[in-house]
Amino acid sequence: MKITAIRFAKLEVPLITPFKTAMRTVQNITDLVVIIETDKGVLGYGSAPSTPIITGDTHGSICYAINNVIGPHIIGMDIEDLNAICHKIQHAIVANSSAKAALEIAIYDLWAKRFDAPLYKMLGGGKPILSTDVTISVDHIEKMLADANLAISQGFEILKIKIGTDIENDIERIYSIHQDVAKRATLRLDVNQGWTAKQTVYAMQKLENIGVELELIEQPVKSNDIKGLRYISERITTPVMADESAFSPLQVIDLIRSGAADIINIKLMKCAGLSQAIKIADLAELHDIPCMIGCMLEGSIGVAAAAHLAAAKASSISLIDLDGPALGQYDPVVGGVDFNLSNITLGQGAGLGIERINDLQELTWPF
Ligand SMILES: C[C@H](N)C(=O)N[C@@H](CCC(=O)O)C(=O)O
Ligand SMILES: [Mg+2]
Repeated sequence: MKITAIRFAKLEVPLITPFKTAMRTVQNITDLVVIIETDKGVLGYGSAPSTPIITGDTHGSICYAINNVIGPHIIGMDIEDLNAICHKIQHAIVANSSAKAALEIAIYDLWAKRFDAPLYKMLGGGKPILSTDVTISVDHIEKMLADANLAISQGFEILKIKIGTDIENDIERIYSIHQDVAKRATLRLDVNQGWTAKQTVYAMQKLENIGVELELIEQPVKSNDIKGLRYISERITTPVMADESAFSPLQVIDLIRSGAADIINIKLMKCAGLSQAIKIADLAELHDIPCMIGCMLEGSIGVAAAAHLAAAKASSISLIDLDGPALGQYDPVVGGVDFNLSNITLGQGAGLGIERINDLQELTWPF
């Protein structure tokens, strides 16, 4: 089965409630869909959101990189040559992790379809059922408490609390949410780079000393502040997870060797796709470092690929933050992975199992 063409489309889904972090506020899930055509008429689907302040990638840059730079290297290749195709994708251009991730998702979808098996089985098998946390956006305390209680009433057992806008307000937010819901849910924090290392130690020691128990604290400091992450890890008892500091497998090796993080958040859009995510999961497992599988604010094509990976790499990926599709008002993707609040169920269709995508807006590049 040979790759013959690559085309693009846009998929937009309004959110149930605005998604707010220390870095950005978003109202819709907007994905660029990458569709790979083959000589057998089989299609492969991938997708990527635009996250310039996290990855540096926009939908324009993703289309350019795929259409003008990476695509010509893989057109004509046989889908059975998975490793050779991924090698071309990874080495055709530096950076551009979202473009590489979207392409690799579509390639792995086709590869599993070629062997008529669900992707997670091609990646080694596993349990096709996962449970995700849910994001509680940063907001005023009453709104965060209401959102946390609603999420618990919907069956979510783990809440990912977004903070990082103002240190004293953040301490108040964490304390109030902990007081209200800690007996009913596990709490994770995500600061999205909003604090300094000293502020983090101050806030966390204060919270730890008054008995606030948190599962982990994610990316408290700027992405390039590896010394800061280490400074924090040495001074607090709550485990520290690297997110925006952990893009590539090489960065993860450095983080682990320098003792800067206790947990690694793997996202396909950061690490440049499934081939690299597998490397990170394997090398973290070798070092006894647990991983989270995360997602951007993105929809169910890209997140389905992450779910298949998590199912197959359960020995390394023990924490799941794949709530993107559940935050949307509906899922336009029919077939494949079912995202129902905290419950993620992988289908048994070949590849990602996608049968149809509603509301797809075809794009012609350049647009
Ligand atoms: C959606 C997921 N729960 C999440 O919080 N992901 C990111 C932020 C994604 C974005 O801004 O698009 C994270 O920082 O973990
Ligand atoms: Mg994060």
